[in-house]
Amino acid sequence: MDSLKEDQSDTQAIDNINEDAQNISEKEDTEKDMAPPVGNSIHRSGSRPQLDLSGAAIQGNFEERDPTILLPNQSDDISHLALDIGGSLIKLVYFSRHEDRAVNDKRKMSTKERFGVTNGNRRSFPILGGRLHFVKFETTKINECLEFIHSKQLHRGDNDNAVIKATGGGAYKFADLFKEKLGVVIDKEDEMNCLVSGANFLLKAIRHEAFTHKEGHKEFVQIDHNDMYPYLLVNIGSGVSLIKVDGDGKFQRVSGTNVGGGTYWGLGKLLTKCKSFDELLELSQRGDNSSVDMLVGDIYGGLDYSKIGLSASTIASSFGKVISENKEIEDYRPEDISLSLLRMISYNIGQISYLTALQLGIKRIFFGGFFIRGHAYTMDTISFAIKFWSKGGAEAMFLRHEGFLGALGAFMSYEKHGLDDLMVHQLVERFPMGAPYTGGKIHGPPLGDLNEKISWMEKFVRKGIKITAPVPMASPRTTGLGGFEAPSSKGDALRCDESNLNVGVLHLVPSLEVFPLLADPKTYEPNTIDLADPNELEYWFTVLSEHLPDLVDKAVASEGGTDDARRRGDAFARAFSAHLARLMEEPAAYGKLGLANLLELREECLREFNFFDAYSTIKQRENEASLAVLPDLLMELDSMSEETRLLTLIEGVLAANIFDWGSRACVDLYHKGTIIEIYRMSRKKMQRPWRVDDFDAFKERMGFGDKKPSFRHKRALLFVDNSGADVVLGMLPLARELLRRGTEVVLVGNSLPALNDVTAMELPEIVAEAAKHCDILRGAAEAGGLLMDAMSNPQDNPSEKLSSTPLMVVENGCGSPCIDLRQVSSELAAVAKDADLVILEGMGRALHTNYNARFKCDALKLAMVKNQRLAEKLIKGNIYDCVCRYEPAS
Ligand SMILES: CC(C)(COP(=O)(O)O)[C@@H](O)C(=O)NCCC(=O)O
Ligand SMILES: [Mn+2]
Repeated sequence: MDSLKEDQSDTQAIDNINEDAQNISEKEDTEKDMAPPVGNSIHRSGSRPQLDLSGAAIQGNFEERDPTILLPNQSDDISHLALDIGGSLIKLVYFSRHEDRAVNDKRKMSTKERFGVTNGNRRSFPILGGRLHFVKFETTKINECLEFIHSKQLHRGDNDNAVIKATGGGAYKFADLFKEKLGVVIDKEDEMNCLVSGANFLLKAIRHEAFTHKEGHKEFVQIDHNDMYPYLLVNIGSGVSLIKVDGDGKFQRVSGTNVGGGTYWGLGKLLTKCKSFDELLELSQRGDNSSVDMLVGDIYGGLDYSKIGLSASTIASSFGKVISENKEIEDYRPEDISLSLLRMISYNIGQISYLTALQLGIKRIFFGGFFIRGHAYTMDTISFAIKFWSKGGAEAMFLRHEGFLGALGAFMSYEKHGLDDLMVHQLVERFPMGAPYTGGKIHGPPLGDLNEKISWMEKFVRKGIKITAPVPMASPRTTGLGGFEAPSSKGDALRCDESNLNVGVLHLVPSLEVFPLLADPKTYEPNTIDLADPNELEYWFTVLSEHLPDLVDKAVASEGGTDDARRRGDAFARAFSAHLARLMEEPAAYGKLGLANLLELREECLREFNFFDAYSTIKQRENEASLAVLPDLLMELDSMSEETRLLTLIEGVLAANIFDWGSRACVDLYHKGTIIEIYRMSRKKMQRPWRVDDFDAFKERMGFGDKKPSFRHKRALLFVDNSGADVVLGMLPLARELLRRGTEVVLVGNSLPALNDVTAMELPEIVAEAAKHCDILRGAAEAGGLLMDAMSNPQDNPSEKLSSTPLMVVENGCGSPCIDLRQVSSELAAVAKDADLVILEGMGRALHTNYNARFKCDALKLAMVKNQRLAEKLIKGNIYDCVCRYEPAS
């Protein structure tokens, strides 16, 4: 009977009700009258570590004798816009800088100054943080494109530069129009050059860029940056170019074929009377090529020609069946003609590509160009051809930003912006809600400001139009080539869409770094739950959908419950549901999907609709309630022996981790008692052994073993989780114990709010309050520079303060309940260099992510499992079971 759920009578039976605690009892209906949210003066936009970026610039300036980091207003060299003007689409890539948010954070500076926290492998940042946006227009609507550029003043750059880089035929065709309408000169860039530099940039800078496509399934391929070249880039436009790429700016067009996208479209138009390329392609998906193609079976009386390995369904001759039939063009279904044409051309390109790669000894083949344009069926057909001709030895790969290769390449051709230096961990892709999500059509630029976004969502609410992902198409029935029923689709999931033109905004955060204590960053995978498993996916989608109404209520209340907040709340719910629907349709639409990505997407969506901190009131109340009982807890702890205390402290962390507003079960529980009641009950239930229980090993490492000499860690990083009891009654007392033993402690908090997680901005205030009741915390917080504003007395002797072991606070660089340790703030990376103990706390940070992460130093993962399914799956246990996983340095 160690489930809290089974013991609710126990909760109600607690009669020793603390008055204060009862006053601050958490009840839904009291949430309307809320204090203004704490800390929302930071910033309200959606990028994750914007603060970090600013901090990095200031930090560098501050610490270095000869600073190399540029400040925001020093970035005159960045050019903002580049174009690829094709026959049907204009692709536009533009850069917007983060606003200048000079944060005069004396506390951080002081911490670093005193303890020499420097970033060992500091690099100078040739570019500043900002965002790369990808926008498309139909070429026929070039005026809309010009208006867009003008409205955003993208043609002016930073210093009124009047030159815009552009590639594609339209760079020539429309040069005069640009001059006339915008007063700018188009600087024409070679198309092939642009394609190659765009592809090189993407392969190096984006983690989930390249993928294979088989039977309707995307699978992302990890590209090793040190072993990328040579590769073959097959650009299928009207004609086909095969380009061998050997490095940056090093490439050669090695072959080509005149049978390409133009051939398909041209012949298709003649033979089917289709009006558009997309229509033709759509037709093919309902086609049966056996009515026009001569198959091996047609020649061999329905039999395979097994001696040479050809099955009866192999195409012996494209359109060959037509010869022997006395039919007119009208007698053939346009669908069948389109499919036959598509296969003929795709297989031919696949064959030429494979043979070329074979001849040149190239292992990797990437396909791109307008012929592909994200069409699932085309990709499947090409993949099948490559597999067939290589007898399974080679695979076709595609690029998620393929539609923007040329525009990106043109962007890269500006000198001095330094983008090509970017590393994978410095780019974060975000998917704001905007017009492109309406489906397979081009809808112009993404929605810019908040009002536009809300009214766009409202339009769909009012009209009752379901915002859907592009419509699923029926799969073709017959096959073309080879002995397998392939390329086949998974059910009806194959789509004809332009999803690969619906890419996200790339946030450039030069200050992000890989967490230096990861044992093996290359193999590190943050997500524990693999959403590639459809059952998992469905489960978590349901959990998040069901949580949505409650979250909207909290979010709206956090903004005062005004009409405007309600409007934004509705829009947020629509937007997030639309994202979920899109991902349900195509889980890999935004790159590889893990549970952490979903949880982060929810937070990003909230921020997109200006909800900065939905749980601010709850957090504040729980902090106050917990701080009120902290002195008693500390007294109780101090009366124990050191060994008992350590166990009680770990128990305390696990027990207090029950305060999680992201868990349905816990939220239900909160209605059954005050937080102090629940905390007490949770502590009472802490019987060992826990479901995962490495406490004894940890205790031994801490110097309580029989023979071991006493040992203390030099510096511990405590990744804290929730506000209230979790941090105040759980993690702070543990931090205090470490400090008492002489271990420096760094509290690592979120950069931005997520659920009821405590943020780095909020921590100093909490520590200051706690320090009022505790000398150890006070001395440490002073030594760590945390109490500078709150309590320090200028007459105090600074050297006295420094005699204490310091307690510091850093932000982690993210705004999610989970953490991807490949992308942390430079500040955290810097303090990590001297750390020899990492403590990860909470379900998000220690279970959903990082449960399997290995560290170069000792690591302790502490969490209460507040979800039945996760408990069963991960630890073969039950909800409210606990995890205390200790792993010595590896
Ligand atoms: C979002 C969370 C990871 C936060 O947990 P925490 O890190 O605070 O322990 C967790 O609440 C969660 O997985 N919630 C969804 C599952 C559920 O409602 O049961
Ligand atoms: Mn949390």
